[in-house]
Amino acid sequence: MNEALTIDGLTVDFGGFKAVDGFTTVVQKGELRVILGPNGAGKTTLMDLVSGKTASTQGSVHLFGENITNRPEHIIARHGIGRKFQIPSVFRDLTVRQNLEVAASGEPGVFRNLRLHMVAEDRARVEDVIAMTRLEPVLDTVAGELSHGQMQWLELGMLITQQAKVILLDEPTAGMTHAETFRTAEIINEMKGSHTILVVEHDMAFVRKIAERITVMQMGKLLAEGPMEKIETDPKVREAYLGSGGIH
Ligand SMILES: Nc1ncnc2c1ncn2[C@@H]1O[C@H](COP(=O)(O)OP(=O)(O)OP(=O)(O)O)[C@@H](O)[C@H]1O
Repeated sequence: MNEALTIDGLTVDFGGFKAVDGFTTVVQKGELRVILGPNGAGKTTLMDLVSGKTASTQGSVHLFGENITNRPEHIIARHGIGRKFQIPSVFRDLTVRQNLEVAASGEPGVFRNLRLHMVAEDRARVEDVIAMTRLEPVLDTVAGELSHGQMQWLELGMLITQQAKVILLDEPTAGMTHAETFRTAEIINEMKGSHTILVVEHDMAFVRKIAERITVMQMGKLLAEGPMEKIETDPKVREAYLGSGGIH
């Protein structure tokens, strides 16, 4: 099964206003999909519908063929939709390594002698994630003392450690310095192929560094979909961004 996330005719009607309106797309396994769109286009609401934070009024969402439409948020999370910021996943009083070990064990609350109980496979995954997220220098730092960027990478690392099947990232570089944004692009580029990721992002410099296939939303609907070159020259997209400074 190569279709990781299948969104079909998804709609939410807020008392007559459809923030997401008949939206359809298919995200393949291992794909990195960027969702663009002017302010109020419905990008965050789409993430809310997929993750179960908001219930849809029409349409469906399937995760690797399984119908997850309007299931409770924690059940959708258990099925493998990992959303950053959705559930506070970082324990501020634990070190970076301990946080990753908790994520690997899948049993928050079991902190003592955690490493002894970890199976080899989980331990290997934690090591992979440490390398991927560049968290090696701060492994023994308690999470509460991390910089903003490091905290974001730890949260991302925990989603990977938990083996989320599809990772949803809403503006992952918000509040980051230029250097942190650059590093985040590197991390996401390394995740390509082995993880399925949906990213909502406004920072076009960042999007250009990571983009493969792009979906543009406007007024809750799908406006355009394709590679960056095609999207940037699409007259419909240019028109949608008129007045907001354009895609740049
Ligand atoms: N619970 C709600 N009830 C009514 N309207 C809502 C609700 N949630 C979102 N909206 C409206 O739906 C529209 C889409 O909002 P959304 O936050 O999804 O857009 P967005 O594309 O993420 O925008 P931005 O890029 O500014 O974050 C907005 O007009 C918003 O005011």
